[in-house]
Amino acid sequence: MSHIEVNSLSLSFGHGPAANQVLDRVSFDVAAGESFGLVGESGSGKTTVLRCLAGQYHHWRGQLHIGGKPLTGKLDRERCRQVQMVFQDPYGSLHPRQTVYTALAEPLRIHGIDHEPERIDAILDKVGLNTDFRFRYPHQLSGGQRQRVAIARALILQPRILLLDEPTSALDVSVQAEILNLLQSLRERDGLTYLMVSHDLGVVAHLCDRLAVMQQGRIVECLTVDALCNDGARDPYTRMLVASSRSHTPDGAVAEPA
Ligand SMILES: Nc1ncnc2c1ncn2[C@@H]1O[C@H](COP(=O)(O)OP(=O)(O)OP(=O)(O)O)[C@@H](O)[C@H]1O
Repeated sequence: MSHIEVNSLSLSFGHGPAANQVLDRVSFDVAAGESFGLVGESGSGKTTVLRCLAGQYHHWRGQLHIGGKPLTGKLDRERCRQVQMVFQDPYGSLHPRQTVYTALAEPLRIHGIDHEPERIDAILDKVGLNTDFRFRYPHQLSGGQRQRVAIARALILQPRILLLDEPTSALDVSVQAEILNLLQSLRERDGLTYLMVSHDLGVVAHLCDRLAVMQQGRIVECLTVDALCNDGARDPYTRMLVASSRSHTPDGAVAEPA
């Protein structure tokens, strides 16, 4: 069971007159095995939604359910296994003095999981890296290879849900499509559920089935990627995002990565 339900999620930082309401009654559902995008301008609250689901913030209001189970303030071990996050900047999420092997072994050790070498070789293979990469440090990897290691680290506990925060935006354009294709094939193979933040409609069109558009902490529209690409957006802000994405492509289609 790996569906996500977000119901009337609100969150503020600070108190009194200085309080900054970052999320305002955000609601959407992601079905098990679905890939769902969250798009919108910088500062609209997309990453904050992921951080609430990942258990990094506890002072939210509303209801969050994963696989039908309510999330409470405290992080439990099982939820850590089920829900993993991949960040924008793989350099920041990998320790500079840890080899790939150590980075991948750490979650296994924390969760008391055996057959470490076999599992590490298998996960490297799954993300398209051979076993020679085991003893490299992050600075000895390209951006795309680092993001593959970050994805391997997220997958090594065999989660059902990946929370993806701009997983390709720190990469060269030439590598972006490679990583998106990898994410797509991993989802198809293992039936994973994705919730992905992006400011790039093309990336969402490439990887997602449906999306929600956020503006100033609120969801202005939920729609299918099909509707997005075929003039089905109704909200003026969504239409503006589509128009600006189209203005970057010669044929006027929503820009997809090469
Ligand atoms: N820990 C925090 N303390 C105070 N304010 C915060 C904190 N984290 C986020 N914010 C504020 O919450 C708002 C939403 O931030 P968030 O990172 O969720 O936006 P975003 O839509 O993901 O933006 P971007 O696309 O630039 O990453 C911003 O105004 C940000 O300054």
